[in-house]
Amino acid sequence: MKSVLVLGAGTMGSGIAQVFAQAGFKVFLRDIEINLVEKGLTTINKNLERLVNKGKLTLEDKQEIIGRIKGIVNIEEAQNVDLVVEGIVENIEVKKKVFAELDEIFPANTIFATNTSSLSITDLAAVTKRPEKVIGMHFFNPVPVMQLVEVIKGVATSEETYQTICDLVRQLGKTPVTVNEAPGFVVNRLLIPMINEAAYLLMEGVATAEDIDTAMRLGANHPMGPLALADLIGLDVCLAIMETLHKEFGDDKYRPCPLLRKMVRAGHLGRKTQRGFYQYTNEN
Ligand SMILES: CC(=O)CC(=O)SCCNC(=O)CCNC(=O)[C@H](O)C(C)(C)COP(=O)(O)OP(=O)(O)OC[C@H]1O[C@@H](n2cnc3c(N)ncnc32)[C@H](O)[C@@H]1OP(=O)(O)O
Ligand SMILES: NC(=O)C1=CN([C@@H]2O[C@H](COP(=O)(O)OP(=O)(O)OC[C@H]3O[C@@H](n4cnc5c(N)ncnc54)[C@H](O)[C@@H]3O)[C@@H](O)[C@H]2O)C=CC1
Repeated sequence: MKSVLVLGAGTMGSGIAQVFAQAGFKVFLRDIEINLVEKGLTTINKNLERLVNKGKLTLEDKQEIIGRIKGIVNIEEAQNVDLVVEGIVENIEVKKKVFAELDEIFPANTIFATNTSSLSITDLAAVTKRPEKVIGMHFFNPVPVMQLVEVIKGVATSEETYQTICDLVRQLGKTPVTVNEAPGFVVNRLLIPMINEAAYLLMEGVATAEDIDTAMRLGANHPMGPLALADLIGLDVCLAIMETLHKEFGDDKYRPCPLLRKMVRAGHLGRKTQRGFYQYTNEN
């Protein structure tokens, strides 16, 4: 495998493109508008610059990595890719539409991986004529730092596709865990209800955002508190995952916190909009 198309140049897509390029792959990074593609490329550039400043990467290496990434808006420009990794908005209808389009554009041997954080791989596979080549490849945020990739098998995913993706994850320097498809997979089934519960604590006035986060950092040794983590993930993504868990299991223990919903409606999505449970500037 030599080249990959990453769909979506947001929080995850830009990180995914970066790690593939760092591992020597030719990468096409696609978003729906050129300014969004450029924003993703700027993030990658900043991340690599940090590594250069720390002496972990030479300037020449950085230039080579950047040179391997081509930002595009027109999907047809992504020629001869072995793999597509989809990292667009967490909405099943939008993702299905995109998978159906991809199926028309790319040859039958191209693998389609989705970075969905909770949705059904089988559902996405069903809109293609290659369900055996559709798989979950769930990276974690921030992608360049986090070691785990959940490799999620849909009902029809073939053993060959699964093995190819596990090998690829190792090639990226990351660790795969195998997950049989279920809503939220493993990490988000545990993590996002915790974040949702932290939002309830805040809504009920049990403690301030700072104290909730300090409690979990110092009391449970989490690297960051649940509300700061929600801001890093994106409150829209957290809400979408809770909604999937609630709908798929039909169990009210997964009911999304009204405060989370209210904040998403207000466009307070966390770091990406500079306002969530905390306020951010471009520097932090
Ligand atoms: C929603 C889903 O579907 C799934 C998910 O992703 S759930 C979210 C999973 N992620 C987490 O749980 C993250 C939890 N937080 C952490 O692990 C850490 O707080 C953190 C890695 C984000 C930051 O670590 P920290 O020690 O507090 O800060 P800091 O010292 O600045 O960063 C540690 C390293 O990460 C790097 N880093 C931090 N943020 C980064 C980013 N956004 N991009 C690239 N590198 C980053 C830093 O450069 C630093 O690198 P070095 O060790 O080489 O110096
Ligand atoms: N934010 C997180 O911590 C994590 C998110 N995920 C998942 O990754 C996916 C992306 O999430 P984020 O990067 O956070 O979202 P984001 O909102 O930061 O970025 C999504 C990008 O996709 C673009 N997009 C929408 N439709 C598109 C299309 N048809 N083609 C190409 N680009 C398109 C949008 O313009 C946007 O730039 C979601 O499925 C999410 O659940 C998975 C792991 C962690």
